[in-house]
Amino acid sequence: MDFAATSILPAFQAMPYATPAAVGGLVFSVLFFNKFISSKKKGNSKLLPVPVVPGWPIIGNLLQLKEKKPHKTFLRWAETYGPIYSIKTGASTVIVLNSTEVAKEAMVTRYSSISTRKLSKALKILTDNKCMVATSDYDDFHKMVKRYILTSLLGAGAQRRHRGHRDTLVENVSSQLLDRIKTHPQQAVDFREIFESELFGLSMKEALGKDMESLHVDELQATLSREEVFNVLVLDPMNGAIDVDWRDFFPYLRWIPNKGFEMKIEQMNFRRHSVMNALIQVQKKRIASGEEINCYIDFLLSEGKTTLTEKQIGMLVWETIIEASDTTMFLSVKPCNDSLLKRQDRLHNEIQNICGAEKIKEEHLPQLPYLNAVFHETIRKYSPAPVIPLRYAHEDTQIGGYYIPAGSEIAVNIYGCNMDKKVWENPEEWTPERFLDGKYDPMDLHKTMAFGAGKRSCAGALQASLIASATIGRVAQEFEWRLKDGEEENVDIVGLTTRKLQPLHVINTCGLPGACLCNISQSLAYPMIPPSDPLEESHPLSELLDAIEQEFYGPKSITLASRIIGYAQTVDSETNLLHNTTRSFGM
Ligand code: HEM
Repeated sequence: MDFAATSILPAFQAMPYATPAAVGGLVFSVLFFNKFISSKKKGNSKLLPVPVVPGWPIIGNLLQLKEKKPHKTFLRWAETYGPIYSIKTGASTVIVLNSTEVAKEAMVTRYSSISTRKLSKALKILTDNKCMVATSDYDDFHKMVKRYILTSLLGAGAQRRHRGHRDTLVENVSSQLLDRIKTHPQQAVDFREIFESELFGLSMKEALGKDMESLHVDELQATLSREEVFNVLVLDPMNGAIDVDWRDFFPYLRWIPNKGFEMKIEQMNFRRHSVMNALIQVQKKRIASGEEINCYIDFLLSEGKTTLTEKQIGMLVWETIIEASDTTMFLSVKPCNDSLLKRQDRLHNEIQNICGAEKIKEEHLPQLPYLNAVFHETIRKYSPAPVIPLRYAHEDTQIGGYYIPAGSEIAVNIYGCNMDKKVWENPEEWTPERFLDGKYDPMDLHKTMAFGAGKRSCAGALQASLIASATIGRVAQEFEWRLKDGEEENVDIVGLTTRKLQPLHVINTCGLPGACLCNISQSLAYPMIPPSDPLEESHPLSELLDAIEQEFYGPKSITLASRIIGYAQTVDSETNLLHNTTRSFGM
């Protein structure tokens, strides 16, 4: 996620379970609350009120939002009530925005009236009461920490300095996929698993200068493995963010205890703080020993020493870990997209034309319009943050010509904007070609609403786009993806971000120097995958040998290559497996 960027979803999924004793109080409180609200509305603007989606007394529309995909429900309602309407989630009125036009009006033109965030109880605890760039209100703190994060980490200059980490990530993803094919040729590859671990590694290096194997945490009196640290810093808080205290919907019932929930979130918070403290102490020792690294913690400890407390520094560092580790994970839905499976040849060919035998690099990206279109079409259709975390109108305002009273919560349905039929032709279809019609500036990161808009638009958009595009490119260059027979495209929301449900099968079709030999042996070892390209009859094997010798390996490798190809020839007569080798050389 952006921690902030996806946390609204679960709030709509939770239904309150009130005790009978609470119900009497609830009815009384609701009557009182409604009276209070209606008296506040009197005498206000002459603008029309927004259309209302009918719901139930007291709970409002909560029941209708119980299903897993509120962003889809919102879009359905937009067909009846228009791009802007209001719903009730218990005691709160939420204005839902479903088109780019009204969303941009709220996020840009009317921003000064709705620049505060409305956080659930769990998020208040987990964000140390908004102590993050993404969850803070628009104030001096926000401006300062946004400047810090851009200068040190996410701005264009900082991204240039962190280039090495991204290159390592792409390289590692590729070699791990190759390893998997080698060691488990018959098994589907779970791309997410590999990518998740690499993203976590990248986030640790950017945030703290180093990745780690394990960590001793004094406050927990335990040594945690890397995986346990990942759980405490990323997975647990994400699950915590979707844990809903039903009192969020009925603030006037806050007097009813919900101890189980509070303890669970507090414990999660304690563990997170303990791990962050331990990580920071390790880095402080490193700095004291004279070893400085270009990373966020070093920057904050120096630049923020008079402006930030140690706890705030810990929160800000943690923010980048969770944001970098999660949102870009949307990429793991990409290869399962059935349409991409059908289009991977086009992508592969574009990359081959530009990169030839070279491995794709970030420098190639501006010359690869189709890859760029694939990236934007993927975040359009599978927006990692389908609904932006709630904003709050702190004064009366208007959107789309409707009156928005102070106190309304504002939900921007990014999914709704990106699926708006007035803007996108056949929005349900995954069609990267839509971005190639000359209407779009290739360098524009905001072709869709996926990164938000205005002052609070995503600070990590550049990093996300570089990592995702380079990884998609590399994976398309080296591998061919397909779903196991009988499996269908199935992308669903699990937890906070869009996630693919079935792992994919991968075949290596690498056109890259370093992988060619192992590619050939993998082809041999991967009998369940049928050949991808028919071997042209005229294609002489000696050309393969020449290619290996001249381009990649030098004369010494010939012996090995000849042996492999000789073996391949033998096997070929029975199984046709040699066909897979042709694309290894981009022929
Ligand atoms: C494809 C990946 C990503 C998507 C789709 C995405 C989307 C978003 C969205 C929708 C917002 C909220 C905008 C708003 O509230 O109006 C946001 C904010 C933010 N994102 Fe991302 N994000 C992605 C990746 C990242 C990464 C990798 C980082 C950092 C490492 C990051 C850091 C941030 C920050 C710091 C903010 C808050 C900006 C502010 O409030 O001024 N994002 N993102």
